[in-house]
Formats: sequence, structure tokens, C-alpha cells
Amino acid sequence: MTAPLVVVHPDKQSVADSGAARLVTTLLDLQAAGREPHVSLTGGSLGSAIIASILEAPAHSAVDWSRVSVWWGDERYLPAGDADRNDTQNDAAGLDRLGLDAARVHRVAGPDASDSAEDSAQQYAAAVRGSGGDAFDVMILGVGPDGHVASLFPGHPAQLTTDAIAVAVHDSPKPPPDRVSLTFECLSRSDRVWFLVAGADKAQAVRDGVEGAGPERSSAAQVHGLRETVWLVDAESAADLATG
Ligand SMILES: O=C(O)[C@H](O)[C@@H](O)[C@H](O)[C@H](O)COP(=O)(O)O
Repeated sequence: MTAPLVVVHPDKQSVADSGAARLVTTLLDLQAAGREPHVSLTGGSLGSAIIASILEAPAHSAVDWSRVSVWWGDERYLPAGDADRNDTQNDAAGLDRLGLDAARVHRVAGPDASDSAEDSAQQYAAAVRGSGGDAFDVMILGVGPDGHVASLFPGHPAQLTTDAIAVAVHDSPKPPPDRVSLTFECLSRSDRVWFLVAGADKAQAVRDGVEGAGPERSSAAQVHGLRETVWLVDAESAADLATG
């Protein structure tokens, strides 16, 4: 388990830009070392902002995006193309302009391609298991004001699922109610975990996450990278962190 490193930025745009720069550099290093990287994306405003920033990053065209595998930490259980799905929002932010190989873009099945959220979670778990890599190279996660990551919500029973890669989530405290999420175990099987957070309403969630609060307060605090755990935050969301 790696101790969290906190990097404070002036504003939300710099959080997205620095996440993008970090991702491009990391992918270049991994590809130079002969690895075919696996990256997990996130929904929310920063999940889309980082994609827009990647397209603006000068070195992004040096990455061979056709050999980057893309996943999502969670998905809203809605049909393909639904405007409220994380992947649809990421596509709209420019994901489809990166030059990815569609065969390596691992979308979570919606009700149009699975019998239930449970079935979708099983399909997704099988895809993760079958992907060859036993760890994600980069896991990008947004954090909700309530401390949730992916679709694992503090106090919700689904977050405590063990011995599974992915889980169906019902009665989510945030709409839509039905979702599919990677579990804590799977999220933490990542070399690098990067939390991207901005806004004054996230100050408590950042503090709880960085200080390692329990699962009833913070889902983010339960996720750690194997090599690094980095919080890319803006000044407002860092306001409650102890200094010095
Ligand atoms: O599925 C969802 O309801 C959202 O995607 C959610 O999990 C989001 O990622 C976080 O709340 C962070 O959102 P921001 O990046 O907008 O802060």
C-alpha cells in the first residue's frame, strides 16, 4: 500500500492539464519499455476534462493510442450511447479522436447488451480477467463530495464486496440507481491510482481520503496504487488538509 502524495493546483483546469501531462508521459515511458498499457477512465466533469486536456497536450501524438487499452472504473447501467453514460460523455470530450483501437476500448455492457447489472458486472469481470494484464497501469478516479469513487458509495453495501472484480450496484444514492463498478480490490490492483478533484464542496472528501478515513466515511480512502497513490487537487478542495 502506497502513502498518498498530494499535488495542489491553482484551479480545476490545471488539475485536468496536469493529469493529462502525467498520463501522456507515463504512457510514453510504458510504451518505450515495451508495455501495452491499460488505463481506466472515469466519469464526472474531471473525467471529461482530462480527455480534452490530453488532446491539447503537445506530446499526446507521440503515444501509440492504438495500443492503449481503455477501461472504466464504473458505468451507469444505461444503454450504449445514452447521454448519461460515462463512456458517452468521455466520447463527447474527444476520446474517439485519440486513435484508439475499438477492440481495446472495454465498455461496460448496458441493458441493451446484458440481462441485468449483475450479468453486466460478470461480463466486465471476465473481460478484466481475460485482458492478460493483472494490474491496471493507471487508474483515474474522480471523487464525489460524499467520498465515493467509481460507484462505491460510503455506507452502501456494494462497496464492501470482496472476492470479486466488478459488482452490480442498486439503489445508488446518486442517480441513476443502477450501476456497475469495479470493487476496491480491483481498483487497488493498479500500479498508479490518481484521484482528480476540484471544488470547495470536495474539501471534506479530500481530507477524509488523504487521511485514510474508514469506509463509512470515505470510499476513496480504501483505494491505493501498488506503486503510487496521487491526489491531483485544486486549492479549494485542498482547503481542509493539514499543512506543514
Ligand atoms: O457516476 C457518477 O455519478 C459520476 O461520474 C461521479 O462518480 C463523478 O465521477 C464524481 O462525482 C466526481 O465528479 P467530478 O469530476 O465532476 O468532480
